[in-house]
Amino acid sequence: MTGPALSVRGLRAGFPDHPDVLAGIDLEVPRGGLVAVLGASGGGKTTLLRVVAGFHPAAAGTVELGGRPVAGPGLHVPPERRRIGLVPQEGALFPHLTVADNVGFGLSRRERRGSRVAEMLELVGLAGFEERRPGELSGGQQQRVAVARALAAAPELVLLDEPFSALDAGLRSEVRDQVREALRAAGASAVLVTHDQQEALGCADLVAVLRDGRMVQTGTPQQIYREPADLGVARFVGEAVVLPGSLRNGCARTPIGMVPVASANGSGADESGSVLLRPEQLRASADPHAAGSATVREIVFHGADTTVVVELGDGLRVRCRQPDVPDVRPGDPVAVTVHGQARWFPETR
Ligand SMILES: Nc1ncnc2c1ncn2[C@@H]1O[C@H](COP(=O)(O)OP(=O)(O)OP(=O)(O)O)[C@@H](O)[C@H]1O
Repeated sequence: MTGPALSVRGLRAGFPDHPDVLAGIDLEVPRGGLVAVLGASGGGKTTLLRVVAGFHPAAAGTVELGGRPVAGPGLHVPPERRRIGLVPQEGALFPHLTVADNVGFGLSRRERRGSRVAEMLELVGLAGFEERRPGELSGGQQQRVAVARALAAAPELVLLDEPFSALDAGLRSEVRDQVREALRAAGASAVLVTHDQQEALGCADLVAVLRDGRMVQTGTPQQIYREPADLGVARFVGEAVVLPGSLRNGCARTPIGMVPVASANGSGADESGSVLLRPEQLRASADPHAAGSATVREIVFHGADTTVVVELGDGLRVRCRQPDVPDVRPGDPVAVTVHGQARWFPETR
């Protein structure tokens, strides 16, 4: 195979009553890479996977798998000839078949008799579970069997549709790590769609943010979190503290004081806009001189860290997320300090 595992260009697709669910999508999955498509519920993630898998027609644009065109003007390669492994939201295992038969379902009789099924179960940490039925497995184990089944036929690409959403929160991160490891060990290329930003940031090599039928930003998890393309992306991928400001020479004047700004063009003249910080960049500390300018409103202890909600003089509230538990109470005056640099978003006219 040559070229990226998946290349989607200018893809449009939808339904008679929603023709622009996908309104010109570009997406590339490097070979051996795991790309998360992050989007709000109803944003078209499942539709995208269905077009890539061949279950839904593309209205315009092209889809290539390993450099081979599978959808485009006048072309529609059927799903069974695309060599795609699918992991649906809830594993969708055959309840009457054993784990081994589920994993071997798409394989030839010869392959089923060989060692492939056992290898796949080993890969997902379920060696020895061959003879069990899906009903005798936990939700997380069922999802891992679904991943083993998707990987068994050595597909060109694995598509995972919110694969952890049915698992409870405690189990989710553990199963996610196991699945990511299995995909890596198999050298698989994969697309995972999710509306959960923790999941996207925590397990993908690249994150593509889908909004209004388009990819608004694609980058590493760090880039998406630290250098979001706009305030919408910033809010979608994590907690955002957005303050009004006026920028001059790389520093913004804000309600919490002067804040250094990353990669802003120093135009010399003052520019109005918004400063973006993450709560973990802010610290509140006792300061009697701050009376009237910043007051503690709430303190929430999380165990590993603490959130201090501070009201600024103009009524604006900011959340500081800090490793220490500051010696303050609601009503106390505090100073708010900034760690690191903020992002700057000029006012759009
Ligand atoms: N069969 C259908 N007929 C008409 N409209 C549909 C159909 N399936 C989905 N849609 C619409 O297309 C849009 C995108 O749906 P899709 O299932 O792709 O979103 P999603 O991002 O996967 O959502 P979720 O995260 O909730 O699963 C939605 O507005 C939905 O109502």
